[in-house]
Amino acid sequence: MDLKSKIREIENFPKEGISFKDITTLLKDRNAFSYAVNKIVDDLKDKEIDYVVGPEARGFLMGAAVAYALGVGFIPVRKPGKLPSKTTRLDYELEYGTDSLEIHSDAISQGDKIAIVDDLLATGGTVRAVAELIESLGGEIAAMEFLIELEDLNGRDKLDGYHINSLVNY
Ligand SMILES: O=P(O)(O)OC[C@H]1O[C@H](OP(=O)(O)OP(=O)(O)O)[C@H](O)[C@@H]1O
Ligand SMILES: Nc1ncnc2[nH]cnc12
Repeated sequence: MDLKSKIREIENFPKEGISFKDITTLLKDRNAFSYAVNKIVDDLKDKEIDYVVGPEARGFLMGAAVAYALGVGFIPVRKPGKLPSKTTRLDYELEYGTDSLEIHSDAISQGDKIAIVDDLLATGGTVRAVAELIESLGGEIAAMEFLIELEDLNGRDKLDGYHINSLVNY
């Protein structure tokens, strides 16, 4: 399956100079969507994952599907002010701006084995923030899984020591 051919590239969105990787075209294609989810599940099968964590918003799309297919629960990480119970918060940098993320403080217990799933690895700022949130609650990051990796942005350099898997590289 040529997953790259299912991803639409939009130049200069949302800002001049950004080549936006639009996964809506892949998600709409049932064969491509299930192939991508199953590839990530294959990489996670032997890792005894307790939960998948996915960051808003596109991380929900891939993360919840992977969690369901793997047979584990899903934990959302959200932008500030969206989660209703007590939260733990962290600030982080994006390829195009800065943002903050929150997780429910009681969502993870000491020693839980976590797979972080997101649609895309760019600078690595988001996934590093998500990893820090999880680890601050006692969780262990068993894997970081991405549909897309933008290699020129060197996100992996920020993520030393973690198992990282991506399906489509630019
Ligand atoms: O590696 P990084 O440089 O941190 O970039 C990757 C992140 O950026 C995008 O999310 P975005 O914050 O645009 O939010 P969205 O999913 O709500 O569109 C993408 O879905 C990743 O989560
Ligand atoms: N180039 C890009 N395309 C889609 N999502 C992104 N998130 C960060 N950089 C991105």
